This record gives sequence, structure tokens and C-alpha cells, in this order.
Amino acid sequence: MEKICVAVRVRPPVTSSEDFTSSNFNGSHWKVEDNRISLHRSLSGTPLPPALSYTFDHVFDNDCSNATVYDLLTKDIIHAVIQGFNGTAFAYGQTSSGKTFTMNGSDNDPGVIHRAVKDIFDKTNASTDREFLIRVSYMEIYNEEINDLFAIENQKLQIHESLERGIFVAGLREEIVNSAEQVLKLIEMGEVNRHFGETNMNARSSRSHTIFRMVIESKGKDSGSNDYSTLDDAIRVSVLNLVDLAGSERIAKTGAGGVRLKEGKYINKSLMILGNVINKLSDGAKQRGHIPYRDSKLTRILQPALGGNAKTSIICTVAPEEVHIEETKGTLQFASRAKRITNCVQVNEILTDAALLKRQKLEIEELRMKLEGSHAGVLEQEILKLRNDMLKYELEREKLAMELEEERKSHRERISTQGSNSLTQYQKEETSDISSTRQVDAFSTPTFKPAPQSFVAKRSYHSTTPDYSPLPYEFGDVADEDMWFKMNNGFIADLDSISMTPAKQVSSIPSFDKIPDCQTGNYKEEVQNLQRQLQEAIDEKNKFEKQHKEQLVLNNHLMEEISKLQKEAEEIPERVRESCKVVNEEIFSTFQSLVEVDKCTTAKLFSRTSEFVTFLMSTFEANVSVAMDGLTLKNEGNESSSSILSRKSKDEYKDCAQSASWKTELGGEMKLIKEFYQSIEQELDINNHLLKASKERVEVLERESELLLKERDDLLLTVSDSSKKLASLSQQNEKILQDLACEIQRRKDLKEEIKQFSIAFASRQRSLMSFQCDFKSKLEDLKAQSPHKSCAGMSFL
Ligand SMILES: Nc1ncnc2c1ncn2[C@@H]1O[C@H](COP(=O)(O)OP(=O)(O)OP(=O)(O)O)[C@@H](O)[C@H]1O
Repeated sequence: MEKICVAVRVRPPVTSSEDFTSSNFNGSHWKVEDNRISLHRSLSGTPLPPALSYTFDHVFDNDCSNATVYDLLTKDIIHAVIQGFNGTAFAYGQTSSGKTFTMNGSDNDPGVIHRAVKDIFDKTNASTDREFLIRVSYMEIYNEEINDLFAIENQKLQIHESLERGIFVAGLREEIVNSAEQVLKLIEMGEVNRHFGETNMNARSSRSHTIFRMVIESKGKDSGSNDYSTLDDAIRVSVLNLVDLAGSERIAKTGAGGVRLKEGKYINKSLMILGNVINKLSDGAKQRGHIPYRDSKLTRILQPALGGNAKTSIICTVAPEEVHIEETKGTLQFASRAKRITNCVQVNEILTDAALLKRQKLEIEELRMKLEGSHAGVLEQEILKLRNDMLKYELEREKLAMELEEERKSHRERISTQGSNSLTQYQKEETSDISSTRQVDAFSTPTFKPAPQSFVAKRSYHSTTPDYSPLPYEFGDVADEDMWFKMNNGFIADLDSISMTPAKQVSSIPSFDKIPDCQTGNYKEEVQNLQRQLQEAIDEKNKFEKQHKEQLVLNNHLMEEISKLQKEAEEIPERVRESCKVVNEEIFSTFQSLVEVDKCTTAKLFSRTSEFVTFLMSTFEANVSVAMDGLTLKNEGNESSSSILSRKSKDEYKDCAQSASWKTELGGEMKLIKEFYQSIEQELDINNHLLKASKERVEVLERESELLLKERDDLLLTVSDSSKKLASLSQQNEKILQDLACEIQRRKDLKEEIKQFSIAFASRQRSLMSFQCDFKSKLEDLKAQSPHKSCAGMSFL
């Protein structure tokens, strides 16, 4: 519960120049001390009434400015309104006591309304935690009718009450405002429509009660934008009423007649009802009974401010002159009663659609939807199409990835099957070939190109180049690789930098910066995936190439060994021949010595055995020749040995035995060499097979990497297509936004034009009505003074 704040303000005494009935005004009779006002001078000749002294929350002497009144009396209420409390400040007092001056002020000293408006915008703009929406309205109660001061066409408006909005004037124009200047301009325009009239008491007397209303809605800045369903999102709606009442007046003093008189009657009646309400409210809660709020439009509208949910302040203005003592006393008594009223104040938080902030947001959203209606369909379709495209690309990509994976899998299986098959095949071939070769030719190997039988014989001609290579025919491929390797001096090039397929240009990957982020997310991942796969394939390929090269080196090494052994084998017959020669010479020298010792016996022995020895030697040499595989010893050996034998030795039996042991030794050696040679050939054969498998693997990997590169290119093309589409969509979007901005501007301009037109129209209507009223009252006066003339005038009119 909170008491109404009541203050009294004493107007400065009126000087003679402003005095309409100067004889009645003769200076102040009221003394102001702190918050106390007391009558310190009686009416001339009458005794001073006892205890005519009043205390209020504030008493402002005649030298007080509007700034002081605002700061001490109204400022707190304004701040409370910003926080969500209802607030009302009104000026009450007799005519010409300074109510309008207090509320509206002057150019030098702006009044409460002006200061409140400025203060509210300063505060709300400075607020960091809440956002505000402010709307204003301005109405007057003239002759018990409510008129809209912002819209002259809105006359005789009705008061309604609803649970959501409380008491409100239906059809009253509310302007949403965002600056103090805008509000003050609106007030200025409203003032034009306000009823003023000249009376004896005030050259510009307010003939109506005016209520300037500000509705302030606010919500926390961090609360959700559209969700109002939770208490945290509650919107505070507070109402501030700044009321300038018309002044009570004595007809005798104002000299009102006609319209003024009628106005005066309405003014006094409504003020009397206000007094009654205040009286009732000032009684204790128990004695209160019925509060007659509904007896006047003024009390009905001010109901929340009087004993309801509002912080309220009343400034009672009094005229200090002796002639107004009675009215001043009445005002002070009104103020005293008002001081006893208590209100029940609370912050107004609502969660319903009544909050304009919410309604407006919905409305804006609705309008935007309407405005975009024409484009929305197209846009939606575009978006749908794009989504479909994306889905399609995604599916294609997945399909490709699956195919690639399948291909890899089958490839791996193929490799492993081929490996085992080739090994099995190789083993089979080896077994069968070895057995067949053993039958046909002891020197050919299972995987060697089958050489004609003549090959063995021709090897004997070691000085000439053989017609057939002893190398396996599969070495044709190897030779190319070997050549390539040698030409590069063993440098293992980065295969990526070599154009594998010269006809194909591999485009570099465009920078992802150039592709819009929203489109590249998936593609980036995809391309990275592919790159990773490609890298793996290249690594694997490099590994195989390395193995391949190692095998090549091993092959070369083996080849060298083979050629070395071949040389050695070629040297053996020469060595045998030499040995034979030495043996023969020894035989010959022995034979000669025998001849010299015993010519006859030895000659006889020689002649008997010479034929047999010759036979043995020729057999031995023939066998050696066969065993030496193409050795040239045969002819020469035959020649020399036969000549030597024919010429020399006749003691052949002993020598023949020696030759036979040589033959056995040589045969064993040859057998060993042959076995060793065969094992080398087998090893070489295995290496060839492995080499072939590596080559095939490298080829497959190359094909795979080509496929991957192609896939990557296709993907990049797709990405660039999507980017283009996105760019064109963005352009369309921008265009739509521009259209929207133009439309909004056009609407604003239209609104402004309508407003200007309304003001001009209202002003004209107002002056017309004023003219009509004056004309009617003059006509009535004329009628009263001279009925005949008037009738004539009427008939003339
Ligand atoms: N505090 C003040 N300081 C200076 N001049 C004042 C003060 N109060 C009132 N006046 C002057 O007194 C005259 C009457 O004041 P005002 O029109 O505000 O009275 P009012 O109470 O609104 O009268 P009404 O009820 O007839 O409209 C005006 O000329 C105004 O400038």
C-alpha cells in the first residue's frame, strides 16, 4: 500500500498588467514554510481563522521552477513507470492557478510533461538489460465527451474495460514513438485541437481536462524473441497518465456565459465527482462503500490512479491572491483528503497477447510474409530444388564411394587369388617342366624360352654371338623398366609429378576459400577423403615400385653371377685341354726315355699298344668334349692328342688309367656346376614372376589413381556449379530485400502524407467548429436581445 503523493504549488501573484479584474488581486496571503502552507493574513477586516495551516509532501512557493517540481514530485513516479508500475500525475486547482503552466510549462521552463518525456527516453535508451516499446495518446474530456487530440475525427469516444487491458478508451489513436522530440511534436499538434477559451480569469483558459498517456512495454533483452510462454519472458506494461485538469471556477468570477458557461458547468460537475471519489477514498477502507468512479468520465479514466494500482502524485495549484482565498481553501482541503488515499502498487507483468510488443512482432512477421508472398513460392521452389540437387549429389557420391570400395575389394581379392594361382601355377609348371626338361635337355629350365637343340652345339662357338638369348622371354618387359630405372640413375621420381597420361590435363584443386562455406562443407570432406585414398594408393604404388626395384637389383646381381659362372664354365675346357696337353707331353717324354733305354722292347710295346691307346684317348676326349658342353677342345684336342699320341707315347695303359680318373673328376665338377646353375635359374624364375605381379599391381594402382583424379575433378565441377547457383540465389535474395525496403519506405511516406493531411484537415474542421459555435452563441445573444431582429436574421439566414 502506498499513499498518494500530494504537493501544493503557489502561483506567483498576478501583476496589474495581467490582471483582468485588478481590483480583486492584491498580493499573497499565504505563507509557505518547508512543507507547510498557512494563511497568514486574513481578508481585510475579518479575523484570522484558527489552525488554517496544511502540511503536504511538498509545498512549492511561487518562486519554484517547474524543474524543482518535477524533480521532487514527479521524477520518482516516472522512473517507477519505466520499471513497470503504473503512474499518474495530475494538476488540480482553480482556474488560472497555474495547472497548465505546471504541466506544459513555458519555453524557458518546460513543464512536467516535457521533462517526463525526455526523462523516459533518456532512461530507456540508456537501459542495457531491457528493450522498450513506447506508444502515446492524447485525449481531452470536453463537456463530458472524450475527444482524440491526435485525431480530430475521433470524437465522443467510449470507455471500455477488459481483463487484459483494464480501463481503456476505445478508438483512441496511439502513436508508437521512439524519441522525445517525436512525442513533443505530437503534443504540439494535439494542443492545436485542445479546447481553450478566454474567461475573465484566464486569457487562455483550458475548457477541458486533458490526459496525455504513455504506455511503456518492456522486456528483458536476453529473453526469447517470440516465446512468451514463460514467466521470464513476461512483458511489463505500464501506463503513465499526465493530467491537466480544467480549473474549477465561479461563474460570477469568470463571467462565463453561453458556451463558457456550459463548459464551466461540465468542468465543475466532473471536479465535484472527483472530489467525491477522493472523499470516499480518504475515508477508512471500512467506511468507504461504493466509490462513484463511473459518475464521470474523468474519474472513470483515472480510476487506477485513485486507490488502484498506480503511483500517483497530485499537484494542487493555488492562487495567492486574497480574492481567491476561498477557492484556495477548497483546493487545500481537497489536497488534504487526497493525501489520505492509499494505492496498491505492483509491477504489471503480462503473458498474454495484450502486450503490443508481442502483437506487433506477430503483425510484422505476418506483414513480411504477405509482402514476400509473391517471391516466397519461387524461393521455396528454388530451395527445394537445391535441396534435391544436394541430395542427388550426396547419393551419387555415396554410390561412387561404394563402387570404389567394391572395386578395391575385388582388386585385392584378384591380387591375392592371382598371387596364389601364379604361385601354384608356377610350382606346377616348375615340376612338370623340370621333369620334361630332364628328359629332353639337362640345360634348359622350365620357364626359359625353349631353345632348339642346336643351341647347345652352337655354344661351342663361344667367339660368335649366339642366335638365341639364354634369358627368359619375360625379361623383355623387365628390360624396359630396367632401362627407365637406369636412365633415371636410380632416382625414384615422385610419380604424382610425372604426367602418367600425357594426354590428360589434371587441373589443380581450386582454393576452398573461393567456394562458399555452406556448400563446401561436405565437398571438402569428400575431397579430403578422396585425397586420402589417393595418397594411400600412391603410397602403396611407391612401395611396390620399391620392391620392384629391389628385385631388379637382385636380378642384375644374379645375372652377373650367371655370366661369371658361364665364363668359368667356358674356361673349364681350356683348362682340361691344358691339363691333357701336359699329360700327353709327360707321356711323350716317358715314352722317349723308354725308347732310349731299351729301344727294341719299348718299340715293340709301343707298336702293340699304340692302337689301343689311340682308341682310349679318342674315347676320353670325345667324352670330355660332350661333358664340357661345346668346348673347343674336341677338334684341337683330337688333333693334338692324336698327333702327339701318334708321334710319341706308346705306354698308354698307365696313362689311360690316369685320364679315366681325370674324366671322373671333371664329370663330378660339371655336375655340381650344372646343379648350381639350375638353382640360380629357378631363383631367377621366381623373381621374374614376382616382378611381373608387381608390374601388374602398379598398373592397377595407376588406373585407380586416374579414376580417383577423375572423380575429384567431377566433384569439383559439381561444387563450382552449386556455388554459382548459390550466388545467383543470394542475388535474388538481395533484390527481394531491396524491394522490401522500398515498399516499407513507400508505406512510411504514405503514412506521413496521411498524417499531414489529417492535421490540416483537423485544424480546418476545428476552426470551422469554433466559428460555428461563436456564430451560434452570437445568434442566441441577438435572439435574447431583440427577438424580432433575430427572427428576421434567422429567416434571412
Ligand atoms: N508558477 C508560475 N510562474 C509563472 N507564471 C505562472 C505560474 N503559474 C501560472 N502562471 C501564469 O498564470 C497564468 C495562468 O496560468 P495557467 O493557464 O497555467 O492556469 P490554469 O490553472 O491552467 O488555468 P485554467 O484552469 O483556466 O486553464 C498564465 O499566464 C501562466 O503563465
